[in-house]
Amino acid sequence: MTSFKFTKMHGLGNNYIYVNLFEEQLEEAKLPEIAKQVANVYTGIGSDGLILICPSDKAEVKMRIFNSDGSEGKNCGNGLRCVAKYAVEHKLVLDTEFKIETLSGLVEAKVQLENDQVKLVTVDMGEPRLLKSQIPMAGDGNEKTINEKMEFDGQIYEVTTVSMGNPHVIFYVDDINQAPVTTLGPIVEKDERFQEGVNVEFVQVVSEKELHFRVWERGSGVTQACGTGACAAVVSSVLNNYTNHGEETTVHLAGGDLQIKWTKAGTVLMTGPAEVICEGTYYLSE
Ligand SMILES: N[C@H](CCC[C@H](N)C(=O)O)C(=O)O
Repeated sequence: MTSFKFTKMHGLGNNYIYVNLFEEQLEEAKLPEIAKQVANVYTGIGSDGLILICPSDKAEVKMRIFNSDGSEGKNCGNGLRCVAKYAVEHKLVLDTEFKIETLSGLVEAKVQLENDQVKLVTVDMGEPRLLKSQIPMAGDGNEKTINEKMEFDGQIYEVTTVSMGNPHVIFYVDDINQAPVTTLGPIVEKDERFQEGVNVEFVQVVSEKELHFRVWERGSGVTQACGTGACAAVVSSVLNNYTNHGEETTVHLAGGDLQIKWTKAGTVLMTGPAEVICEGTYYLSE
């Protein structure tokens, strides 16, 4: 019977099972199956997926993220804040500012401490990628997709696509509470024009400083929050002249708020909470 220690953490309700690979060992070939198992709320622990906190030769720590369907993502904003919290509180890093390696590159995390506890984390998520070839998606790879007509399920929508190291497509709606998250979301997620699938975001513009946001995540479905998605939504809103470049936007997600700024320097800063839910030992079923 294989078992391993885990910590369940969440960022605005986007919750994952975290395993510290500085101390535990998991078989590489079994990682997708382990992610599916621990995510299962009936026979596992219940989560949006699995996140591994790994040694790195490029940064203080490396994050790998697996969605609840077992697919490996290339970035995870809420996950990065929780990894930063874990790394500081378990003394994997000794600074309050440090780099984290992801499959889509290095990011810079900065934690805010209160009595040795990490409450808020700011992550510089790097520059958004806007070309179709970088999303990736079909079409002219040197072009961007900003407010472009695309047909899904027999209807024409105007969409914008942004990669934060993982792919996002943003739909603007008049009322976030009427957004077709569970009907249109799964159709778009698997649309063949997105070669690697896509995370699907619905955004209602409240003002030039506020957005309402809901998400159907690639590989996990509806989640309470998506950090990379919220960053993509802010970039998209600047590109569509709904919000201002270089100014902070409050993104209201189902699980709470993120403060996000697409800086004039070009990178996207995301600030939000990270919380520990529980710790334990998981017994893998064969
Ligand atoms: N479903 C995403 C990974 C998790 C991203 C999200 N939970 C976040 O906080 O950024 C993908 O496959 O690209």
